[in-house]
Amino acid sequence: MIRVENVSKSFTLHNQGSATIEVMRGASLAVAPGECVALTGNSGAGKSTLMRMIYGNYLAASGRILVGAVDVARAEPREILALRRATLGYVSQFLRVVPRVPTIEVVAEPLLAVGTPREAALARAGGLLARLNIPETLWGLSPTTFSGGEQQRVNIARGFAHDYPAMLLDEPTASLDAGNRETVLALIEEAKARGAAIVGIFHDEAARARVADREIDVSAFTPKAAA
Ligand SMILES: Nc1ncnc2c1ncn2[C@@H]1O[C@H](COP(=O)(O)OP(=O)(O)OP(=O)(O)O)[C@@H](O)[C@H]1O
Repeated sequence: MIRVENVSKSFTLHNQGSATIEVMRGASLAVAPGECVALTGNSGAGKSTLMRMIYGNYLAASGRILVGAVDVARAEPREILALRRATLGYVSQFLRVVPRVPTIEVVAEPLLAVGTPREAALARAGGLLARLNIPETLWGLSPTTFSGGEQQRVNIARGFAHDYPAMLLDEPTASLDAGNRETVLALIEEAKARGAAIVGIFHDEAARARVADREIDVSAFTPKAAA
């Protein structure tokens, strides 16, 4: 479902005389439906960079990044947006809060975007918010004023609202209490069980051991000259 083939990446530092640093070379991995692959490697090895390339935020210098039938490394922006709407989900630790939109709508939005009837979308959103211990009294309010932890849980609810066939998880359990961490791990297991292909970064080792089927150390893709 997700296939990275021989991908390389360089950054041009425009504020430093346009110096170019190569941060990745020959990156390859494949994730099947129902499988979770954890990216590992020291800080700076390139875990986030690889994840951002799969999501299409960073452009790969060469190679192919297939998500389903779409090559993200070559796709038009509108194809990437369509891919993100229906196929490729991304759960980061941080919610990008849209002002004045109630929490329940923030969570239901990805479902409405793929044509789920409003009532079903709101029911699913409410179910996720309840599982993640966001009190119902808050559902009608914008999450702008929520605590950091509440915003993170709203973000996770939103990220798991639609059943994406492919998902990217960037530290989904970071800074959660034990109960909510357990819920997130269960959501990941449920996503795998319904056939989602998942790539994740988990600094939480116990979480990684529980949900990841395989680990890929991205430092294997660090060009030797830059290491
Ligand atoms: N936008 C950017 N511009 C320049 N260099 C970048 C950029 N993004 C990442 N890098 C460089 O690419 C390398 C890999 O960084 P990346 O953030 O992917 O590592 P990581 O493995 O996710 O680290 P961490 O575990 O600390 O989050 C680093 O040397 C970093 O400085």
